[in-house]
Amino acid sequence: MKKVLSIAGSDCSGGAGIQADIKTITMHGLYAMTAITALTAQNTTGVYNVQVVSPEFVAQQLDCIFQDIRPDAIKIGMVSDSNIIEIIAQKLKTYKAENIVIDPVMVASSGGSLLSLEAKNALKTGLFPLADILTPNIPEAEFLSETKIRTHQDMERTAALLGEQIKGAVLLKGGHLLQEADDLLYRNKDYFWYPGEKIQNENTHGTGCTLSSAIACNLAIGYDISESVKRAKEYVTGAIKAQLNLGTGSGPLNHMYLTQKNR
Ligand SMILES: Nc1ncnc2c1ncn2[C@@H]1O[C@H](COP(=O)(O)OP(=O)(O)O)[C@@H](O)[C@H]1O
Ligand SMILES: Cc1ncc(COP(=O)(O)OP(=O)(O)O)c(N)n1
Repeated sequence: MKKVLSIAGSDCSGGAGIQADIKTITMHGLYAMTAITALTAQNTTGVYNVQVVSPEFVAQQLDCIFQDIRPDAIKIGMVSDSNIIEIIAQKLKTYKAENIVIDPVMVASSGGSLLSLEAKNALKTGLFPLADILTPNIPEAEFLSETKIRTHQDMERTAALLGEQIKGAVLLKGGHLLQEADDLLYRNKDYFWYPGEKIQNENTHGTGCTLSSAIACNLAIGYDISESVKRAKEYVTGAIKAQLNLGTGSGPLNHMYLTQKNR
């Protein structure tokens, strides 16, 4: 069985972070492992508190994982502390980790900042060079590139700008666009669009986490980057469409939709 490691924060309400990743990996039929970087007190209405795990403890989790069960792919989500970012980069290099998907989580759609400004530079210099694929949403891409994105043309310009700074590919997610949910992959100086119809569903908490861990699953299985993105987008779209109306704010996705369909 292929193994996927999620290095991310915990979302106690189960919609995003580690919890979304475990659901996604499990629904792909793969074995999920986790290294928790932070605990958040959040729900569908917002992020209320964050407790960051010490860098030493993150390092110890990674040592325990890599020295025993080697992951076939890794998804990195919320890493809000520069010391943690440095430790993760160091461990990934030491263990020669492969198939690395980095979701540069900054804010939840329900509101609340998850990334300090100081961590931005550590991410750019320490972690991004290790990524096979980076998956910013529009506000994250704007923050990283210091540009504004309004149109598809802006998306292409920004994806190229970010892509030229790293070895891996950039998937610029379009879920924050008003009319459609078109994602753009920039890879080896080429653009690939993944068109998506905008589903009328307020409950999109954890879409980014789900997409990035689904990409990691497909890379672990052996698909290339573009096919992994295609399959991951199909998975997220299905989970948004399946509607799960939990909580009073932006609720979670329905990861059970594949099993429910077969019943
Ligand atoms: N309402 C929606 N309908 C269809 N797809 C969506 C919708 N919202 C987000 N997506 C898709 O979910 C994935 C995550 O995108 P996005 O919401 O932009 O990221 P994040 O969750 O990091 O903010 C992308 O593939 C995006 O196109
Ligand atoms: C612990 C934790 N990690 C990440 C997020 C953000 O989730 P994401 O899927 O990127 O974004 P939204 O779809 O919720 O905007 C989070 N909230 N908590």
